[in-house]
Amino acid sequence: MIEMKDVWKAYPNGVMAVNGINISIDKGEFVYIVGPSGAGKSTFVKLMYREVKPTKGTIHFNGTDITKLKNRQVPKLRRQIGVVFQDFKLLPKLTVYENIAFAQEVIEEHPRNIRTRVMEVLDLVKLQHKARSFPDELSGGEHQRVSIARSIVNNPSVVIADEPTGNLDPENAWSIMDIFEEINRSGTTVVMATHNKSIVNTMKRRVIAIEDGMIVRDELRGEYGYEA
Ligand SMILES: Nc1ncnc2c1ncn2[C@@H]1O[C@H](COP(=O)(O)OP(=O)(O)OP(=O)(O)O)[C@@H](O)[C@H]1O
Repeated sequence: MIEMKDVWKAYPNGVMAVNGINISIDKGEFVYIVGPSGAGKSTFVKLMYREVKPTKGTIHFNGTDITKLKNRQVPKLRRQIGVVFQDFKLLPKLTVYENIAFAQEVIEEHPRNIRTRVMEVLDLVKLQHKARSFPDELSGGEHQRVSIARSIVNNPSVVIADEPTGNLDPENAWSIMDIFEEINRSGTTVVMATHNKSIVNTMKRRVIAIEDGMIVRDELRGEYGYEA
């Protein structure tokens, strides 16, 4: 489903963030991306959803070479990808319900279906009772659960999460992981860049380790492998 061939990324300031990566991620996989700070993890995941364009190489997403997409074709790609960040990025003036419904309106979902689907994803993250709350009325963990609900509302084939538990205490981090596990069980691919050693070591999923922009380890039931 995601295939990178000989992918390089040099930023305009000359930093080589990704140096010749070859990788294939199949439908339904759960993959952790680990590595030291500045190793290139964020750049690697940004390449997958065309937030960053490679300097060289090809990246196929469900059969399409996304490096060749015109900018106007990028929204269509993004509909197939849910993205979750460390710092939530909810719209502060919209309620929880509206933040999620907005993602459905953007893809012109029929208004009749929106309410059902929004309540469905709020149920998955156990926040139906917060539908009318505003982001600043939520705890950090609740905030992140809403962002996850928003990321899956359009039924993406993959969810890409960049350090989604970074701002959360261990208890909230684990409840977020339960939600990602549930999302993955329903067949959605999950790719997660993380520094959370205990989560990676407990879950025993595929682990791709990146150092200096290169893949140094790729194990099916891997470990974090660094000091926390
Ligand atoms: N927009 C940018 N312009 C220039 N250099 C950048 C840019 N984004 C990242 N870099 C550099 O590219 C390298 C890889 O950064 P990246 O954010 O991908 O690493 P990371 O592994 O995600 O780090 P962290 O774990 O600290 O989030 C670093 O040297 C960083 O300073």
